[in-house]
Formats: sequence, structure tokens, C-alpha cells
Amino acid sequence: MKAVHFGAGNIGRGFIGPILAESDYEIVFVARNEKKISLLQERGQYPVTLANESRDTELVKNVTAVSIKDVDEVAESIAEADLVTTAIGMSALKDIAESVARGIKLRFKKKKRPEPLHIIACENGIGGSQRLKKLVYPLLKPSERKQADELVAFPNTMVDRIVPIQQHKDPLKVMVEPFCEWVIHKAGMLDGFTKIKGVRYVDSLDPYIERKLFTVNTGHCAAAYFGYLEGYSTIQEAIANPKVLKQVRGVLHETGAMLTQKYNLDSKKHELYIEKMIKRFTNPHFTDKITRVGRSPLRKLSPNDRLVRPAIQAHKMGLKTDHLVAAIAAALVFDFVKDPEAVKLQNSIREHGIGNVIEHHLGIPDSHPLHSRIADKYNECFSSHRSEDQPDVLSQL
Ligand SMILES: NC(=O)C1=CN([C@@H]2O[C@H](COP(=O)(O)OP(=O)(O)OC[C@H]3O[C@@H](n4cnc5c(N)ncnc54)[C@H](O)[C@@H]3O)[C@@H](O)[C@H]2O)C=CC1
Ligand SMILES: O=P(O)(O)OC[C@H]1O[C@](O)(CO)[C@@H](O)[C@@H]1O
Repeated sequence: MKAVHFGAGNIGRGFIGPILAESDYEIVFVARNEKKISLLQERGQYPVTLANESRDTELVKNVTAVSIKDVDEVAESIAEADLVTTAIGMSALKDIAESVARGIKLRFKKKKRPEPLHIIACENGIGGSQRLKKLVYPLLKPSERKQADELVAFPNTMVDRIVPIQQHKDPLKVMVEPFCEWVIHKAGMLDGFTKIKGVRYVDSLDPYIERKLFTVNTGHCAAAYFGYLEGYSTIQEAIANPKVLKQVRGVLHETGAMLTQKYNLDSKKHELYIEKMIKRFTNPHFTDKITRVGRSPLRKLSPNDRLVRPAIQAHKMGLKTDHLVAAIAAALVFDFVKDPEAVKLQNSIREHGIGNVIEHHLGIPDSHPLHSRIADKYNECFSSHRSEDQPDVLSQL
């Protein structure tokens, strides 16, 4: 079987690659980095090392790569594939829609009876594959859309594995945490699909995606933003500070109360899940930069993402949101100059004011009680972030 995977980055090589290889897929990475493309083509394999005591390493074999710029070859690969996956970032899906559409068109043109094709966007966030479908469909003709309705599926998914920024001599090598989880919405698959080993197919994806996004991702980015305010540079250092850890736990108990009520979860089991996720953040076998985990604050502060969505939902259910409000405020202060979204966010706050950004970017109208609470907390965080003596914002909660 053949898979085409967009993005030869950390999740592509470190998570999707090994899982698909385990199910005997040959993988064609569609990539941008010329060096990685030629190395993948030359070697046809690369090493994945687990961040554990013994540094267990496996080789992912039967791989190659094509350049995203080589539009004909990308389309050709998609025309012949059984599966297309992506891990390029939710906001980059619009950039590959044209390539995916070309591949689908060619597939239909080349074969009288094309095989079914699954296209799965393995991005952090809700509804990634369906978002890609919405970008691809307008590029197809009505007759192609009709055929795609029968033969091409875009099942939503949840992927979970922490893969930090890599610093090895070998540009293909990737170190990953041992834990991983991949869940796919079963109803989104075409009849008679072949299962990928290690993937769980579920009838309802919402509880899985929300539990993961509002625990792993909310907790991780909260650690990053609180840690950034305290002047740390890695997640490991930040979490080692009991104040930061207490804040992160506080955030996760708030999202946990919301998730437990919404999905009727067992609260004791969820408590164990929270602690297991926090333990993953502290993995001593790698270091994870705060600026990676906090990257793209505009995306992370958008209405459907890991901070605002659980806060709105918890508030609606009459649950506590103090720690979520503090995490949102800390995210609004994140001003790392090498992060284009952080720069845009800070410019926007400067230009339009914090109230306007909360209303128009976070999607929280100023009539909503969370609006003023976030604004007040932001002002508190902002002045302490700026002041020379750095008063202890976190302990004020
Ligand atoms: N790193 C992690 O721990 C996790 C990341 N994710 C998600 O996986 C996705 C990728 O994240 P990472 O692998 O960490 O990022 P990364 O930056 O390591 O990899 C992204 C790759 O996509 C490529 N890319 C970007 N735009 C592209 C385009 N238009 N066409 C082709 N390639 C393009 C980049 O060159 C890069 O190689 C994101 O959506 C992220 O939220 C999900 C779970 C865990
Ligand atoms: O910033 P992104 O792309 O959402 O990815 C970073 C996130 O991915 C993870 O590494 C795994 O989901 C999280 O721990 C982290 O919050």
C-alpha cells in the first residue's frame, strides 16, 4: 500500500511515518526542505529514537520524498495512493488544497474505476480533515465532486505525541516521546477500509479530540505561557517550579470539570489522565522549548482552540474559570519576537487595544462576563511582565 504524507517535519517523520510503516505502507513525503528531500530519496529510510532511558531506535523504511514544488509528481503520487495524510499545521492546509485537488483529478482521469482514497489531516485542532475537504472541493468540477463523494473520504482525527524541535547531526533523525495515540472517526471512513495498525476507530470523535485538546494541549500551552512570564525557556524548567505546576493543574481541573460533565467521564479516571499528561510534559529525556509549545498564539487564542473554547464552555456550565482566564491572559502577553503570530498579536493589542482583540480575535463580546475578567488579568500580567522587579503574578491567584 502507498501513502502520501504532506510535511516531513516532526510529527510527519516522528509519528505518522512509523505508524504507517508498521502497516507496511510505502510512504512518499511531500516536503519543502531540499536537503531532507534528497536524503529521503537517497536513503529510503530514517531513524526514530524514543526519548526513554535506553533510547530505543527503529528505522522507518520504504520511504521517499517529492518536492511540494513538483506539482506534477505530487499529483501523480496522489493518483496512485491508498492514503493521503498531512502534518503541516492547520493554517497551512489552504496551501496544499490545490495539490490535493490536482491529485484527485488525475486519479479520476487515469482510472476507469478508481480505488477509494482516505485523506486525513493529522493536525492539532478540531475538524482538520473536513476543513481540508472544504478547501479542496471548490477546486473540483461538479462531476468530480460527485465522484469524490463516493470515492474520497476526509475523516477527522486526533493525533497525540509530543515531538519537540530536533537537534541532531542527521537532519532525518527524530526523537519522540514513547507515548502516542491516533484516533479516527469511523463514520468518516469509506466502507471496507483497511485498518491502520495502532489506530483506534471510534463512533464519536468529539470526546477524544476535546479530552486531548483541552488536557494535553491546553495544559502544555498553559505551562508555556505561565513559564514564559516567569522567564523560563523550557517546559521542563517551568513545570519544575511548584507555582507554575499548581497553575497548570488548576487549568486542567477546570477543563476537566467541564469535560467530565459534558461527556459523563469518570472523574477519578480523568484525574489520572491529567496526571499522566503532566508527567509527559516533564519527560527528562528531552527538552521542549517554551517558544515551540507556545508558538502561534493567535491560532491558540482563536475561538475554537484550546484556551477560549473550554473557557466559554465551562463558563456556560456555571463552572470555575479563574485559571483558564489567567492562562488566556498569559497567552495574550506572549511577545516572543521570532514568532510571527506573537508579533502580530502584540501589534494588534497596541493598535486596537486589549478589549478589541478579546472581542474580535478571541470572539468574546464585551457583554460576556469573561471579557472584562480576561482584560483585567491581562493588564495585571502585562504590567508585571514589563516591570523590572517582576512581582509574582502566578501566586496571586
Ligand atoms: N510536534 C508535536 O508534538 C505535535 C504536532 N501536532 C501537529 O502536527 C502538525 C505539524 O507539527 P510539527 O510536526 O510539530 O511541525 P514541524 O514544523 O516540525 O513540521 C511541519 C512541516 O510541514 C511543512 N510544511 C509547512 N507548510 C507546508 C506546506 N504548505 N506544504 C508542504 N509542507 C509544509 C514544514 O516544512 C515542516 O516540515 C501541526 O498541525 C501540529 O499542531 C500534533 C500533535 C503533536
Ligand atoms: O502548537 P501546535 O502545533 O498545536 O503543537 C504543539 C502541541 O503539540 C503537542 O506537542 C502534542 O499535541 C502538544 O504537547 C503541544 O501543545
